[in-house]
Amino acid sequence: MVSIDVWNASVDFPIFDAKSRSLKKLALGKVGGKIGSEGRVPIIEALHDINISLGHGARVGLVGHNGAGKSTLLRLLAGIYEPTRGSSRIIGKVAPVFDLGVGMDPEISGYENIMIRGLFLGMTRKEMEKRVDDIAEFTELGDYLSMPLRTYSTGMRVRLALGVVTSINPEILLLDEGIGAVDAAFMAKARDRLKDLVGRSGLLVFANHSDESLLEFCDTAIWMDEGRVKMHGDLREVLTAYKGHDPFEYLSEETRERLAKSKVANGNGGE
Ligand SMILES: Nc1ncnc2c1ncn2[C@@H]1O[C@H](COP(=O)(O)OP(=O)(O)OP(=O)(O)O)[C@@H](O)[C@H]1O
Repeated sequence: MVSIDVWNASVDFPIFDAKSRSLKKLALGKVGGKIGSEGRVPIIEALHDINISLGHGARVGLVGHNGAGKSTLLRLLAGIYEPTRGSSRIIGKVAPVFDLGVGMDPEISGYENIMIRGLFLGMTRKEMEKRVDDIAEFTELGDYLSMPLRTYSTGMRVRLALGVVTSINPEILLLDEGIGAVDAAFMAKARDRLKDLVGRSGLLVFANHSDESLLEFCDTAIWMDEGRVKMHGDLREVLTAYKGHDPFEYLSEETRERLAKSKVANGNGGE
């Protein structure tokens, strides 16, 4: 059984090369974590006193303004950042999908990149060998898969990366919003694979600005504000409080129907 627990955790970033003049300007800004002024080295308090307990089947959306702490929280939940104060415990193998391009080498072929990216996400070579044909078909890249990655367009790279990411078997899946930033036509094709991926994962945390994506994949949400958890609860309630309106008001009839169907197909919590 997978789980993530975080107790009274804070994450600070000391900034050793900050300029004091630009710091004054920053103090007037509206985004980002608080900048501490004690001592000689300025410290950005990216996360402050976080308490979170997530168990098997959790499907959590992560929302908040720019600089609110979503990416830092995902890295804390992944075990990439240690808390500066407080503690955390992660039980399960984490697949952090923060940047589709990470782990890709421009000088080797698409096929080789499929293997490397899969290993990077915690799969074994054998597991990837079994999946490579299916991934190749999904990407529709044909002979390009034998060419070096540097010859690919941005969209072609995204196809390859999405093909690999959606083929893994994650115990804990942490998704940053970049994954939603692919073109609409390919996203429609990738949606079913993404849904299956989420269904296979024991625990999901998904940072995203799109109501539609959050409603599709999550049932609860955490609202981050200035490095703190402002609200944690039912997805629709959190989105309503965060956005100031019920997210369902702005969905098309077609989207509502699709969401209703996918919730039934996925069951509740993906157990
Ligand atoms: N490596 C770092 N070094 C210094 N400060 C950082 C670092 N990473 C994040 N921060 C600071 O931590 C705060 C939270 O940033 P974070 O990237 O977690 O926000 P976010 O909610 O993901 O924002 P966005 O929606 O803009 O991506 C910000 O004030 C940011 O300046």
